[in-house]
Amino acid sequence: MAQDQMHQDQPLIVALDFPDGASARAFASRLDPRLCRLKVGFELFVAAGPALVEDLQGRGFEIFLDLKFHDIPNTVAGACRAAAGLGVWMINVHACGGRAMMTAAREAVEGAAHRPRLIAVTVLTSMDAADLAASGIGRGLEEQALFLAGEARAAGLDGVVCSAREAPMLRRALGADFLKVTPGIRPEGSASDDQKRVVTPGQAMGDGATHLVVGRPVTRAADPLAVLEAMNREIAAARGT
Ligand SMILES: O=c1ccn([C@@H]2O[C@H](COP(=O)(O)O)[C@@H](O)[C@H]2O)c(=O)[nH]1
Repeated sequence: MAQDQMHQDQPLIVALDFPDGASARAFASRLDPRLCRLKVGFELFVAAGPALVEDLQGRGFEIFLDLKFHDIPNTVAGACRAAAGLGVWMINVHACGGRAMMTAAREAVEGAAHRPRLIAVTVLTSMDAADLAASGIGRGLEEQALFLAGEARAAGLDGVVCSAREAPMLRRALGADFLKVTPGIRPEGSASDDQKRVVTPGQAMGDGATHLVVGRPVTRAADPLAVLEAMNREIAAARGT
């Protein structure tokens, strides 16, 4: 099966939050690219770099490079251009970097041979309304997520990172095609860890999330593949497929 076809309809993204390339490679060898994409974040990218990304892609996995760029427009544009050069499936920036920064990011990837999806983080799923207020934001949590998602849309981005709790609101406001990539996914009975806005896989899909990011419930499982298969069944049931 062609790689594009294999991944087209796959909403699950497993967060590979490992301290080094060897642990990440060993874990990836227990997974199946037909069941998930992979997310490489700060910890792993700082430790293992582009070579690891290329290795995982060579094994058939599409990669979300989750480096959440947030800097002046010129610097973020350069970082996005370099990330696009790795041939990854998705990259992201922080929406609170502003519309000019997001526009520069979008322009930077537009000319890439392999244009990644470009999305923006709204309000981190580890935050609740009190955390947002304590960081000096005057808007309520949903209002802030909606505002930042609107800014991302206005800058021409493909979607946002948000909690699935905000997915119905964002679907109504910005449409079903605007990507809603949702971390904070927890199968029923799993520990929340440091996530404050958690949603089950079935609920997230039913509420309009387009992609589900899940880390520890899979990476710490005795049988990661069995957890992924169960999540895919729950997602299929929510979609009615
Ligand atoms: O708002 C956000 C943005 C990114 N993340 C990332 O997703 C995973 C979640 O991992 P879990 O182990 O399932 O909690 C992690 O890599 C975060 O950096 C997020 O959680 N929330």
